[in-house]
Amino acid sequence: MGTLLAPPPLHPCTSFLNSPETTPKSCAASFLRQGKTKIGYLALCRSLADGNKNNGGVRSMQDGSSIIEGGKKAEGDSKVIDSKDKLATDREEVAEVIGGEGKVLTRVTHSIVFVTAEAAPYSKTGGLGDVCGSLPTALAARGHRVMVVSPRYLHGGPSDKKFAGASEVGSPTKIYCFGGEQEVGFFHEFRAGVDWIVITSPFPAFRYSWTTLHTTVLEIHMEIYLVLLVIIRHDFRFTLLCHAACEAPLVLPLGGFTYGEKCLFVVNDWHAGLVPVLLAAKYRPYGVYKDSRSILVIHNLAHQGVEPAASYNNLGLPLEWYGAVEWVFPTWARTHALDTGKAVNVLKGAIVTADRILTVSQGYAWEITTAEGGYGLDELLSSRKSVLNGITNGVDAAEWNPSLDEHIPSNYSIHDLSGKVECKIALQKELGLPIRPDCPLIGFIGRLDYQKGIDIILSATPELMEEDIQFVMLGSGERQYEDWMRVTEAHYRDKYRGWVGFNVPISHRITAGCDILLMPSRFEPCGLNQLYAMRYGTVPVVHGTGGLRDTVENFNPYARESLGEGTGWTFSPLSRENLLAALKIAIQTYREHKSSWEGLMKRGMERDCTWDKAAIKYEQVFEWAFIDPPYVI
Ligand SMILES: Nc1ncnc2c1ncn2[C@@H]1O[C@H](COP(=O)(O)OP(=O)(O)O[C@H]2O[C@H](CO)[C@@H](O)[C@H](O)[C@H]2O)[C@@H](O)[C@H]1O
Repeated sequence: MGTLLAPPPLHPCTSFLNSPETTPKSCAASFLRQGKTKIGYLALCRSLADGNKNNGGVRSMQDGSSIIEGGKKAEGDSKVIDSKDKLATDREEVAEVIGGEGKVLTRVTHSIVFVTAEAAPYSKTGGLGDVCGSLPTALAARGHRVMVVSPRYLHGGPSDKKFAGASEVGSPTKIYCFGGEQEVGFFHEFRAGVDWIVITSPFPAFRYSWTTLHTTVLEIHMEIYLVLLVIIRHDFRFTLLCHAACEAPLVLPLGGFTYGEKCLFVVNDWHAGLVPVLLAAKYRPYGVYKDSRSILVIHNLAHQGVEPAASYNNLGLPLEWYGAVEWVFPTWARTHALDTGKAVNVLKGAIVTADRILTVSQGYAWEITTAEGGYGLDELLSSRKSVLNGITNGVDAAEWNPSLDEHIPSNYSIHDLSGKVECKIALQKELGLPIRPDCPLIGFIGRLDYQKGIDIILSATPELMEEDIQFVMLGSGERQYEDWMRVTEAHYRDKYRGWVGFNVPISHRITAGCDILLMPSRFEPCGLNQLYAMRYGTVPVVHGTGGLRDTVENFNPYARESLGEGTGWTFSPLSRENLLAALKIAIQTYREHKSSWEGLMKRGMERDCTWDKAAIKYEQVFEWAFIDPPYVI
């Protein structure tokens, strides 16, 4: 499936991504022609002289644009400028640095600010954390200056140590929302070329996870519990996150320089959706951020940040901007006769005001413009088709690599698969299943909710258990499904294991040890587990929807003169019968057609799905974002 509409022409200064004629060098030259101020050059030179200690080689200019010395290529090149004595002090000298003897590759890049509710390894409850932990690093490695802003969650347990490397930066900033002045603090860690910013607030509702606060407060006093129950709403935490993220590029001296006003905000899901609205309503009317752009990345349209209309006053937006986030539920969705259905919808506001919109696969970019996949926002999204694209997520090759993975008992690769069977045996041992290397082992990893099609697994399991297979599920979520997993395990002691909880090492061991990964998602914007599975030679069986359809190629044993083609099985429409039929074919192929199976495994392992590849596509969208004027009323 192609992108939704023909892309706009390339920006001349970045067309080197596609055109051999325009080189990075000429981009740097064009920067010089634009007559940037001397102070900008001095900043550049000073930064270069710092020996590339910070920001992966990207040096911020006073006007917000950046010049880099070719990302990794420049690293360690001591000939760039090796001491402060050699600070360039005029344009010519800088031009030499930029163009000199082809030693240093430089080009104009962006100052990028990711805004997200979670970013691994600091915080992760699902795929959003993975993406916002990996994509920024990939972009920084390509030479962009990248900051990631997310909340600092504290749980009062060992996981709080993840924030230990972050130290306070700048001074606490006052933000006006929720009927008063709120104070936020910024903590900073420079890691993997990225400025990781976590924000804090004195409010317990901000600092603690729901479960921690719930337990803590219950222990304190029931009355306080009720009061805090009101203020713990997610919209408080994420409203503050968005306001703070808008201030961060202006006030935080990271590596000695602020990011400045010419930023590219990459806002992820509804939690960060207030950012483009704030840019349009609070900043641009006063001449601030008029050169910035925002890109909304939709990881999951099912969650939109809908609150009662009265909560508009909490958002810290001017009164006249109500229309941007105004949302009216259809009549059928109203709760009683007097319910007017009026609400505010943060994601809707972001869709209206973002300069561009991205989803995490091309298939999903189309699905969200349909009544079936649009969750009420399909018409609005259709009206923005000209700025809507899909880019498939990548895989963090450092974390998900069977030949290096520290969580698995035996490493393996496409050239030597022997370790995979050892992983299977170890997993069977760990789970207390009969050790049977030849028995097909099926796995599932994910949130236990409607999206993931757990109800279909549940209805198919009795028939599946009639097969000679083993089945392991790892997940947490809806209580009814967690209970079902426990009961099913008790019932099928020799065949089924249900691991209730969120456990990253186990997820690696299941991915490596299983033969088949099942993903019957009702909808799936991209899906990461099928990508991880393919990298580990575990063959996915998936519902053909969204990113699953885009990434799993259906097995065809007759293609290529019977050598076979494809990396797994996709079935559609989603039903118990189709799921069972696809799984049974997979099981039969595993048992009876060993060479076909090996082909399936190897084709999956060979797929190029690195973040680096996705990052190049993101860069293309960044350029398009800067071609059009920003959203202003
Ligand atoms: N119990 C458990 N223990 C350990 N690890 C667990 C786990 N349950 C889930 N995970 C991990 O969490 C991540 C889940 O990623 P997904 O992309 O499958 O789903 P999610 O629906 O959260 O993300 C949304 O955003 C992502 C990112 O864009 C999209 O791919 C996706 O389609 C969209 O729904 C994977 O890394 C997985 O291994």
